[in-house]
Amino acid sequence: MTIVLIGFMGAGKTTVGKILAQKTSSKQVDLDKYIVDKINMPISEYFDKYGVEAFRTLETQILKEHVNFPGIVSPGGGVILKEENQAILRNMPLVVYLQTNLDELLNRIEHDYENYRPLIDDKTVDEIREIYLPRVPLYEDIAHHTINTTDKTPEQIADMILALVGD
Ligand SMILES: Nc1ncnc2c1ncn2[C@@H]1O[C@H](COP(=O)(O)OP(=O)(O)O)[C@@H](O)[C@H]1O
Ligand SMILES: O=C(O)C1=C[C@@H](OP(=O)(O)O)[C@@H](O)[C@H](O)C1
Ligand SMILES: [Mg+2]
Repeated sequence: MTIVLIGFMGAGKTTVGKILAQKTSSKQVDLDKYIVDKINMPISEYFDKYGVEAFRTLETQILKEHVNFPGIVSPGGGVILKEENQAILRNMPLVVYLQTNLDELLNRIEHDYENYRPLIDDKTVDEIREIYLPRVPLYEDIAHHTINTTDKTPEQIADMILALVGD
């Protein structure tokens, strides 16, 4: 079974995906990590060198390679932006939107010292809101299920996703 987790940066796609894979004894592929291993540089460096559009092209290519991945797929938050990706995601069996309010996302991202997120780490709250708001309807529209993560632990969220698939 392929389960895809979508949501804004900081929603927990990477973290929840890892727990979900452990709980289901399946594999997880984090598309950002996969890309980083492939390009052999951090995403921020790739953005600086080649630009966001080049990253998006790569992201689509990597998404396509994982449409039948037997496990948990954790893409980056921007995967829903391209129409081509939207069509791919709609055709996948289970897409779960990890919904989180912006204050909580900002708090998580601020305390996430392991990941530098080039699209938002040097932006003001208003600028980040401008990236966030137009994406929300896309996440909502593409997902088969939505889980509000705001006051929940990654463990609780993973259990809720398991309940969706009937364990
Ligand atoms: N439900 C949660 N509650 C509190 N912190 C969380 C939760 N989910 C993720 N985090 C933390 O938020 C940060 C971003 O999580 P991550 O899994 O990288 O998100 P994403 O892949 O969606 O950008 C990490 O530091 C992670 O530990
Ligand atoms: O939302 C986005 O546009 C991005 C999200 C990031 O992944 P996370 O959502 O896992 O942080 C990463 O793919 C890149 O920095 C761009
Ligand atoms: Mg991630």
